[in-house]
Amino acid sequence: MAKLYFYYASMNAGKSTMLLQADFNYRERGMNTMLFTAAIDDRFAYGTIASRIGLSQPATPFHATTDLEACALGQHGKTPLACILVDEAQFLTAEQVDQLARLADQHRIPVLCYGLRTDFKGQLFPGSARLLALADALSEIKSVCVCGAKATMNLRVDAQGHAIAEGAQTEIGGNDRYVALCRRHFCAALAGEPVLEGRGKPD
Ligand SMILES: Nc1ncnc2c1ncn2[C@@H]1O[C@H](COP(=O)(O)OP(=O)(O)O)[C@@H](O)[C@H]1O
Ligand SMILES: Cc1cn([C@H]2C[C@H](O)[C@@H](COP(=O)(O)O)O2)c(=O)[nH]c1=O
Ligand SMILES: [Zn+2]
Repeated sequence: MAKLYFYYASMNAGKSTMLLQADFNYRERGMNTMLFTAAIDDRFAYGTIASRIGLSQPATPFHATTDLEACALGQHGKTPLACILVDEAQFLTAEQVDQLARLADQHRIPVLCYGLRTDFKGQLFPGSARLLALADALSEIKSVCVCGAKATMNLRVDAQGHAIAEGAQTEIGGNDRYVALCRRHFCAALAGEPVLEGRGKPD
């Protein structure tokens, strides 16, 4: 029975790394996989899934209008897919998550999605919300706040490291633009407390 999986975490937690490790495990055993990533997130390169530790693989870029089901079935018809892996799953639309669920349910292809749960305001991304609703298995990838507690939130910061509370939900960026924090320090930073000054261990 194929399942739909959602591996979620804050930024810089190892999501892409874990996706690439899972992909390798299938390919090393001679099984075909299909990788998708958000076309908008071209920090490393367009159509590439890359981890901060240097691993990378080509991936099919998806836009909000991409029919993932048709795209995957086209490939599946040529070379049967053992698994579909999706990075930056927070950028999926709800309809695209439904497409991925049909690939698991009607075509028996396991689908592994990796992404953020919430944005810089602590609001769910639409794709993440639909995955939290539909996925058969939810797994949290752990990351660490500057205080040592588990980081679950994503603070957007300016060039001076000051918290940004307003703006568009989608803004591509890395460690220069976002800092993963625990809820307590996320809320403190948004309230103007100097949580990140020196980036040492805050109180
Ligand atoms: N120089 C390093 N040495 C060891 N591990 C590192 C190094 N740099 C980053 N990492 C690890 O890689 C993780 C980020 O991996 P990545 O797959 O890029 O995360 P995500 O996709 O969640 O943003 C960090 O949380 C850290 O554990
Ligand atoms: C919190 C937040 C993040 N993003 C963007 C920033 C990055 O491009 C990706 C996540 O990258 P990761 O290293 O794979 O975790 O999402 C955004 O657009 N809006 C946000 O609020
Ligand atoms: Zn903290």
